[in-house]
Amino acid sequence: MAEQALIIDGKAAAASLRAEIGLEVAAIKARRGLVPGLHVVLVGDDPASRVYVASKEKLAAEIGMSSVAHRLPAETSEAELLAKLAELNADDSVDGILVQLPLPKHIDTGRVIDAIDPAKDVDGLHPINAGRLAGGKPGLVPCTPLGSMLLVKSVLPSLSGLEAVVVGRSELVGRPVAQLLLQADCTVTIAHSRTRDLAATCRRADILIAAVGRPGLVKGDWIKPGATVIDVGINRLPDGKLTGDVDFAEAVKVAGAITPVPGGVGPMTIACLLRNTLTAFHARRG
Ligand SMILES: NC(=O)C1=CN([C@@H]2O[C@H](COP(=O)(O)OP(=O)(O)OC[C@H]3O[C@@H](n4cnc5c(N)ncnc54)[C@H](OP(=O)(O)O)[C@@H]3O)[C@@H](O)[C@H]2O)C=CC1
Ligand SMILES: Nc1nc(=O)c2c([nH]1)NC[C@@H]1CN(c3ccc(C(=O)N[C@@H](CCC(=O)O)C(=O)O)cc3)C=[N+]21
Repeated sequence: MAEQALIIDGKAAAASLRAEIGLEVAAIKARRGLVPGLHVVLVGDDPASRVYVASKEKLAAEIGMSSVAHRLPAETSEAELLAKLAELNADDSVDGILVQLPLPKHIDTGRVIDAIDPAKDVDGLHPINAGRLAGGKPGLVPCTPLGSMLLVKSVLPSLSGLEAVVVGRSELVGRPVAQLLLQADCTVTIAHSRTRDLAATCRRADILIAAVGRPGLVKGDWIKPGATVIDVGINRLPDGKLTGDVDFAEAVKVAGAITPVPGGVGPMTIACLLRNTLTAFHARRG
């Protein structure tokens, strides 16, 4: 039988992370009678977003965290959304605020993110938090990058000096995960749609992070034998199945370790959102 990569179990890692957070939530409740609160704002009814919001609510409830979804109609104006955020910013019982992206086209996403109190910005997207991350200072870090790093560290004892390649440069995933890899002393390359020889660039990677949104873009022969491959992509195929940005069947024969889709980074993202809510609770309420 041919050798096969270790398949990183993100579902199990996320479950144990949530269990840990649950113990902390229970302790806060017992000692102080307080319940950390996560508020998710969803504008319109994108079916995929609806699924994530429902999943976040269920998992928050499981660990005893309060979770409130604010479902606003698709025609909500930017001013109305900003007013909702001002209300959540002012409410002391609100520890974390997440505005589900993408927003309807008539709303300026940047203006909305800027309006979230950086101390409650559990998505880590506010320029204050992005700036802190870029400066290597403590702040709220985006959930998917945080979850990706936990999975990398679960298989690699030390990241220092390793070549890391991130494909994708979004504010939500590519840029922040590159910052975290740099903080861990990797030599970091960020590739994107204008990268000249993507295959050769990827082949340099000891750690390859794919965050593109193109099913099966990364081929088996783009992967350095033994590399750790983190597939962030979540793409829905015409048959309804989910698939990543990496050609898993090929990659699993070359990589040293690889995350599956589903069951990889996705569940870690939600667990890290709960973790960030607790981090925000402690920073603001002690
Ligand atoms: N697992 C999880 O929890 C999460 C998963 N996702 C998934 O991750 C993926 C990426 O999300 P996100 O970062 O928000 O996506 P964006 O669309 O914001 O960014 C995609 C990036 O990929 C680059 N890109 C596009 N096509 C190519 C190509 N052919 N070759 C090289 N680079 C390319 C783009 O380059 P350029 O900048 O030049 O346009 C861009 O930087 C999606 O599948 C999304 O669903 C997202 C969030 C959470
Ligand atoms: N402000 C904002 N922050 C986000 O973090 C954000 C967002 N908007 N918009 C959409 C993307 C996407 N995203 C996912 C999170 C978890 C799973 C997840 O848990 N996926 C499961 C499968 C779920 C299923 O089967 O449908 C898995 O990969 O195993 C997927 C996708 C967060 N995002």
